[in-house]
Amino acid sequence: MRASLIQFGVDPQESVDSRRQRAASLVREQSGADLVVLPELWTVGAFAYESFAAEAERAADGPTHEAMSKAARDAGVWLHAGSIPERGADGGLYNTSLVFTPEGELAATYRKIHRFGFDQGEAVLMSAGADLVTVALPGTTLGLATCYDLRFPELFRGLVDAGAQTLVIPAGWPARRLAHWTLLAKARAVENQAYVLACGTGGSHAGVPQAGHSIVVDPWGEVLAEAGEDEEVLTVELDEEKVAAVREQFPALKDRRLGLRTPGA
Ligand SMILES: NC(=O)CC(=O)C(=O)O
Repeated sequence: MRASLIQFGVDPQESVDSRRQRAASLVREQSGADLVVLPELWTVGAFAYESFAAEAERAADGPTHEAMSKAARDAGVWLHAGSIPERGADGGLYNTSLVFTPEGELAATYRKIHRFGFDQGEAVLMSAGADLVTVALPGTTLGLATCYDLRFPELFRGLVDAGAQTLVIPAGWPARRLAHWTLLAKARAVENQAYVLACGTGGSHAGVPQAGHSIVVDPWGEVLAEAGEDEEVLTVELDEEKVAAVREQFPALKDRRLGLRTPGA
C-alpha cells in the first residue's frame, strides 16, 4: 500500500476556498497512492481560534466535504482529508476528521476526543468527541486520532483493541514541542505494533510556528520517512503483512495485564 502525507501550509493571505482548491489539486497529484492524508484544521489553521465558528461547516454536505469527495474520486484514492471545524447537528463545534473512499463516499468521521488548550482556545471553543473510530481499507484497518490525542496512549490501545493496524494522526503541532511529536509518534508505533502516519502542517498558524516534520513510523519503530518544516509530500510504501508479522514475532501485546489492583482498593 502506498500512502502520501500532504504537509500543508496555511497562508493567512489565502482564502479558505482557495485553500480547499489547492488541497484538492495536491490530492489529485497523488493519484498513484492508495491512501492520502491531510493535516488538522487546514481550512482555517490549527490556532486560528476566531475562525473556528466562522468557518465551521457540516461534515456530510459542507464545502470541504464536496471538494474532498471530488478530489478522492478524481484521484481514485482513499482520502483522510484531515480535520475541519464541524458544526454538529446538536449545535456543537467539533474538530472533525473526514475519510473518503476512492469513489468519493464519506466512509467515516472522527471527532477529536482530547481538546487542546487547558481551559483556553480549542478546549473551550470545541466540544469533545466520545467515539473511537476505525476504518477498514483493503489490506489494513485505520485507527483515527487527532493531534493532542497523540499524548493519550489509552485511546490508541482502544483503537488497537478495535482492530486498528495503521494509526493516522493529522495534526497542527507547534514547533516548540517538536521533540514531543516525534517521540510520541514513535512510542505509539512501538507500543501498539502498528504503523503511525502522522501528518503535520507547515509554516505558521495564527502566529504559532508549526513543527512540520510529518512522520511515518513502522510497527517496529523504524522511521520510514520524515518531512522538513515547509510544505512537502511524503510518500511511503507500507507492507500490509508487517503488522501481523511484528505482533507474531514479538507478541508483547499478548502480555498485557488488565485489571491490576489499585493501592488501597
Ligand atoms: N495542538 C494540539 O492539539 C496539541 C499540542 O500542541 C500538544 O503539544 O500536544
